[in-house]
Amino acid sequence: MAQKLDDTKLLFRAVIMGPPGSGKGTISERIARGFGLQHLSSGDFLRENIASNTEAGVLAKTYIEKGLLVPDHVMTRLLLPRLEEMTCHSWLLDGFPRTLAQAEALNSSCELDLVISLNIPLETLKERLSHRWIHQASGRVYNMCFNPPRVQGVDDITGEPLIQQDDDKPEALVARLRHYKDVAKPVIDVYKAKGILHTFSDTDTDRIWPYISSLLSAKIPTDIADAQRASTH
Ligand SMILES: Nc1nc2c(ncn2[C@@H]2O[C@H](COP(=O)(O)OP(=O)(O)O)[C@@H](O)[C@H]2O)c(=O)[nH]1
Ligand SMILES: Nc1ncnc2c1ncn2[C@@H]1O[C@H](COP(=O)(O)OP(=O)(O)O)[C@@H](O)[C@H]1O
Repeated sequence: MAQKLDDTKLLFRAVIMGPPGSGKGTISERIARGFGLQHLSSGDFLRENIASNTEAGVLAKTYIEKGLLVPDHVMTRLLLPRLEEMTCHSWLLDGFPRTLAQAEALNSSCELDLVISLNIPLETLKERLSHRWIHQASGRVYNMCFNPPRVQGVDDITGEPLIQQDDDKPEALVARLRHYKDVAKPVIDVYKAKGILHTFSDTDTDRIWPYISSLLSAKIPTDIADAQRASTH
């Protein structure tokens, strides 16, 4: 059940999991827009820290460039304080937790209502990531085939150039995909045992989305989604 804050307000806390390229960011955007949950992406958070040269950012960069996960203690120290600031918000966590240690740390700080797991074929992931370009400052994601920018190579909103992230380049990609499976399995098992895991499998985000949307419509009452949308915009 969603955690009760007071008589009129309910909080809803969800996690979206899936390998790199599975559509977490794309689906999170749709959930944030449609249901008003605050979207928190661990990848965006790391990129912000890298761009502003924080101590954690400098350290994280050395791992990300090699296609490796950032160590658990760095991730939990970055993410958990951010969640603690959001005690009055409903949120969707994208990309955290990725390991059992992270899931345990999250579990000791809050109770989750729902976990969405995306199960996408390997060939689809490789194909998508090789076409992924982002606007670094905002984290906006494009795909040269699926959702291209209006003008080739530039961000729709700012007109600034798009870049391909180092970890989407072929040498880092294969290591990332291999590693994901090994570390995610015990996390998925924990959420399955808690009865909050919902898995979606397909090659197309647009085919998965209606199922996720109806699941969330059933779990988040309309008046709460409206209140959340109003408080985030
Ligand atoms: N062709 C295709 N590309 C997609 C689909 N869904 C997402 N993408 C693109 O695939 C890439 C990875 O998606 P993203 O949401 O960033 O995945 P994440 O790594 O799990 O956060 C991005 O360039 C998306 O625009 C889809 O159904 N088909
Ligand atoms: N929870 C996490 N634990 C460890 N490393 C992480 C975590 N989240 C993100 N990272 C690092 O940041 C990189 C980019 O993350 P993200 O933007 O979520 O992209 P993707 O889902 O495409 O891997 C990851 O490949 C990983 O190196």
